[in-house]
Amino acid sequence: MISSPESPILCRLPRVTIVGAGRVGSTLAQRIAEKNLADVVLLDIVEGMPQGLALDLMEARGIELHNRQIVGTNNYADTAGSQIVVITAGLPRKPGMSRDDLLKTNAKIVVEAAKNAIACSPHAIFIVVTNPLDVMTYLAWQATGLSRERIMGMAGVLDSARFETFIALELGVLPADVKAMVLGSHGDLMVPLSRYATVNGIPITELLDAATIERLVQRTRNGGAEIVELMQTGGAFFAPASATSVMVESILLNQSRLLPIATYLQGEYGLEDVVIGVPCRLGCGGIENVLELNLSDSEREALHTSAQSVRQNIVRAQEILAIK
Ligand SMILES: NC(=O)c1ccc[n+]([C@@H]2O[C@H](COP(=O)([O-])OP(=O)(O)OC[C@H]3O[C@@H](n4cnc5c(N)ncnc54)[C@H](O)[C@@H]3O)[C@@H](O)[C@H]2O)c1
Ligand SMILES: O=C(O)C[C@H](O)C(=O)O
Repeated sequence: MISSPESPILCRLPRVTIVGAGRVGSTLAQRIAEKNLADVVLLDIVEGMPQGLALDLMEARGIELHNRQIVGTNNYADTAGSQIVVITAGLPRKPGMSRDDLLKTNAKIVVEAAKNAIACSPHAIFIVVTNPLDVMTYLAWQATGLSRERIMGMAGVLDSARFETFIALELGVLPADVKAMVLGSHGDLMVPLSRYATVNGIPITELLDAATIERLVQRTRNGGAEIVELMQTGGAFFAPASATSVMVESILLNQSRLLPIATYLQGEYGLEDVVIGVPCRLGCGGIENVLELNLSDSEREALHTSAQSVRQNIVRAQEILAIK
């Protein structure tokens, strides 16, 4: 017997809600559906747009050989019972802007989205993508009242992928053979850990001179802006969607992957009451634990400088939200 769409079997499939059906959100929906990870609800304030995108993605299913349901909506009631909520709603920056320049506009959008989504999916795990990432994740954590295990930000997976890309291009090796980790805030003060970057286990310090490594580190720090300047309208979305899908996958498949994730710190690395990117294990319950690396004095100082800048922007955001 063929199950009808209303059958209990189909209803038990995991469901991921994406709030914000713009470039990152819609590309993420495609990644999740085509990786066959979950059904997707795409929500946006623009009427008709998420519905149109969902229909377009549904029409590709026979070609892409999957049977995931993709629903577009403007109504949070349709997101009910989601296992994961990803927030990509909000403005992207324009050339010449920093991510922090988005704080005023995006703070209200993210807080409202987080409150609406948690009301409909009280057991969901939240991943924030909207910029400025670390501050938006902190605000969403506060707005939902979730434990830190269940709400986090995506940035480190993207920044690390960029660092790996630039190393691979420099050496002419396969990107998949390069492993690197970028910690800290998702901004100019991010902390690419060159000491831990390897090509199939060989430290890059054995393969590249210090000046070249520094050039690649700077290009990584400027990675988002480089694309914003080239595109002139909006920012990157293919790699950000891929990076977010890796986190979604690690949760849904309980992979316990060790990934750089923006998380609320409670004393780790000598930091507390701030959200910043650090290595975490990510499984079906969300963040399983934070790994404390033995950082050098300069790496630790860079992480603290990065955290201090996030703290200042959290205070700014809270002032903005209080004024409304
Ligand atoms: N963390 C990262 O690494 C990373 C990477 C890429 C982009 N971003 C950020 O993600 C955000 C989205 O980027 P994008 O390129 O998809 O932008 P976009 O403009 O293409 O899409 C944003 C969408 O949000 C929607 N939206 C606005 N207010 C909303 C609300 N209240 N409720 C629901 N939807 C709402 C808009 O209608 C739009 O469709 C930006 O802030 C961008 O800077 C972060
Ligand atoms: O740079 C941006 O504004 C978007 C995003 O944060 C990125 O790093 O691509």
